[in-house]
Amino acid sequence: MDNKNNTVLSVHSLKKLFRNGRGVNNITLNVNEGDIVGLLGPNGSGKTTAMKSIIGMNRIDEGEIQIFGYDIDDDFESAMESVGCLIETPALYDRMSAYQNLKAAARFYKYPDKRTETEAINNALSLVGLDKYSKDKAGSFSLGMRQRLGIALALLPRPRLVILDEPTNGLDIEGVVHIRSVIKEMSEKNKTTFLISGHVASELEKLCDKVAVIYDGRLLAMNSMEEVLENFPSLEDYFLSIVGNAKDTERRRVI
Ligand SMILES: Nc1ncnc2c1ncn2[C@@H]1O[C@H](COP(=O)(O)OP(=O)(O)OP(=O)(O)O)[C@@H](O)[C@H]1O
Repeated sequence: MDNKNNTVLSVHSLKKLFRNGRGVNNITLNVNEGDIVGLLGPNGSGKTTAMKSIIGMNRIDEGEIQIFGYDIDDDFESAMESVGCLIETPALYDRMSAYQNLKAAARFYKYPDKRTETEAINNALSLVGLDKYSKDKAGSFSLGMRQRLGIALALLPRPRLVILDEPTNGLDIEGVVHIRSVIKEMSEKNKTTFLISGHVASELEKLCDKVAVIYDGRLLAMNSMEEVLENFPSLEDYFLSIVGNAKDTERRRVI
């Protein structure tokens, strides 16, 4: 890791455009250890594309991505060793129980012995509030329960960086509050770092200590939540102002 400023994730001039010309362009952002960074943008703004690019699921056109100081092109394995992620919908084995789903994923992580593996699985289940349902088949789960299991899969390797794409999708109010408290506690106690996308400003306002606004494939601004709320009544107002300014600039450019 770059110890000078505890940078966990560094994205420099990321460009990933699909054949239709959509995607993300010129994204630069740094995420420091223990940060909870929200990537706020409307539908189709490029949140998933950016996240997939960061974890090597997209072949990028241009740019550099480093995780814990390792370039994902040069040393993908080291870069991803301490990363947990949930991008889009969780990939689950419907015929397996929640426990079995996690056990299947645990094969890829290096646990010193069976007991530690079992503890890690039970811990992940209890973190997301699924311990009571550990023996139930994933196929019988509601949307929110599937999402909780997806988050458990992301947290299973005890990651130091967690990337979550709209993690509260399908969660009920208690689920949202519960997952928020888990994320905050992991950040405060273990200095776990989070990059979390969403399009609901009020949710990210409560959860994140920094926010990056993405719109039409471009990163328009990045700021601490403290500074945002010092200058605007809410994150939603900040978002609307930033996007409004970008639209005005674009309009002037076209005229
Ligand atoms: N595989 C693909 N092929 C072509 N275009 C794509 C592909 N994936 C994404 N796009 C386009 O890239 C843009 C960004 O999409 P992306 O899924 O990253 O947005 P998002 O911010 O995650 O949206 P949402 O909030 O709806 O999930 C959109 O215009 C989308 O249509």
